[in-house]
Amino acid sequence: HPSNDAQSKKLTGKEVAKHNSRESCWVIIHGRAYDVTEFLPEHPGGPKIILNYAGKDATEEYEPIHPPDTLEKYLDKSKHLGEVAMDTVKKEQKEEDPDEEARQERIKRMPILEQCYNLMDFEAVARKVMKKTAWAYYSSGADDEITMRENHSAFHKIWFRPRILEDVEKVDFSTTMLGTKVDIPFYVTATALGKLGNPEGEVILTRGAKKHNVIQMIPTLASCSFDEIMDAAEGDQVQWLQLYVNKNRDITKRIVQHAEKRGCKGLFITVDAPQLGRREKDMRSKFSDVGSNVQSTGGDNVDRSQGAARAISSFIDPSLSWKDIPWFLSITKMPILLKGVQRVEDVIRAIEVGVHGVVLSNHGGRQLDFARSGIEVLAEVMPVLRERGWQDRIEIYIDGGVRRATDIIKALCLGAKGVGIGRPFLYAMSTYGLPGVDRAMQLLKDEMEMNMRLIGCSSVGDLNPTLVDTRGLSLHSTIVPSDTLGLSVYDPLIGPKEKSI
Ligand SMILES: Cc1cc2c(cc1C)[n+](S(=O)(=O)[O-])c1c(=O)[nH]c(=O)nc-1n2C[C@H](O)[C@H](O)[C@H](O)COP(=O)(O)O
Repeated sequence: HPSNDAQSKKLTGKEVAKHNSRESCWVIIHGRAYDVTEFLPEHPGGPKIILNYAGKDATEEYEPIHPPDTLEKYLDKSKHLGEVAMDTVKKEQKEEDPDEEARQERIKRMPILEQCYNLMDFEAVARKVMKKTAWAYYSSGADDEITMRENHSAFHKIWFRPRILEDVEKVDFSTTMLGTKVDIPFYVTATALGKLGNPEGEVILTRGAKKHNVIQMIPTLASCSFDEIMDAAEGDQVQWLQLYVNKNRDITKRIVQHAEKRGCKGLFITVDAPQLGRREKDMRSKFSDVGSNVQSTGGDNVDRSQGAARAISSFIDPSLSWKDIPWFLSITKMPILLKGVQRVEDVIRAIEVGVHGVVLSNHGGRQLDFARSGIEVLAEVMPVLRERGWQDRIEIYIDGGVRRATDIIKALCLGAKGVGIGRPFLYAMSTYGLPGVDRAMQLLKDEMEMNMRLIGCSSVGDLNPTLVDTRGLSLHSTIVPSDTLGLSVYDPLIGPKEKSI
């Protein structure tokens, strides 16, 4: 390693370039050199993706996947070699990314933002303009994607029983979530790797959430660092933390207590992903960025087609269980909610163990295929809680497939406090940036105002189970009204069409 005085002197590109093998592997990130030789076998994305950049500047590939403070956090200081005189670094001939160039072209041919009239329109545009790997990652569900589609079609099995002759001149659909007043009962849920869709990443969602006074749930696997996302918040803007529990509980404790110190107002522990699901579109797109590899098996001959998800999630602890909850309650004062609860027995257990809420969710259909939709589980849970007089003991949220304000209203009629929305805001961000997220949220507010009036309610407090007919909800083979919009954007298979199976 360069001696200390060498560290004060800038390293040259030539010096770094000499360390371009498995035996001695240095990379440049943001103008600083790092010795990652010993880290190679531990890298979640496998050694090969790093070796592609051994002795070179890896910043561009590194950016979309890693929060900026990753090296600070996870690479021993002794491996931080110092600054590199970037004018001495041979510019990597960045072959034009045909995807990217074509993407820019496609965006120019897309409808203008004002022609997006609903959340599905953003998905239709995203499907046409996003980079393959990004679209594959965001749009994929597990296995045959039955649950991913069920999440959306489940809402089509619920019908309204609207009231009439109610004074709905003034409609107020604001509410509170974990004590925070919000304009409309949805929050931006945690979705990983925001920079795959937009180079600015999750901070765009932060700004959109601020503009519409809704809450953002910050993902553990965000592209932006946690602090970047917190710093992007303004004034008293409220954010929550979504937590994947690390096998190393010290890391988890540090993340949780840092989040609390930074002012996070809720901790959502993801409990439906002891292992990330098999998202074949993601795999098929041969995610080529960092992380396209299962990492626990190490070695080079590992199947690289595991896509982004598998690659970035090796740290998640599959041994997490109910017995860990008291420890979480002891390390933070933030309200703790379990995200990914899928049956009433576990809601009862969550109440008994003392958490403050649950999100009835199947992870957007990205985990266990044939898991039921959040709205169907909600319809199972609330009558049982009401029977016990427990309906107000905790706050209950659902997510998955919410694309219309009528979906939000159905969830609230059945007893949810609010809903999480994922993909639509990713697609809005990945196509039109912040203006897209802003418009998507405004469209939901406009729909909400209209539909509250049409159902005969002037506030969320008026919404109740008598306003919906859920008899068709548990029939999974029932005919639902043909979902033209949803079907028109659904992408059954990603990959070179001409070569697809
Ligand atoms: C679309 C999407 C969802 C992810 C997501 C990434 C994407 C691209 N990721 S994942 O990489 O691990 O699967 C997360 C995540 O980091 N943590 C989590 O709790 N939920 C994750 N979810 C699930 C998300 O929080 C909601 O449960 C789901 O998105 C709701 O469904 P809709 O997308 O249909 O609104």
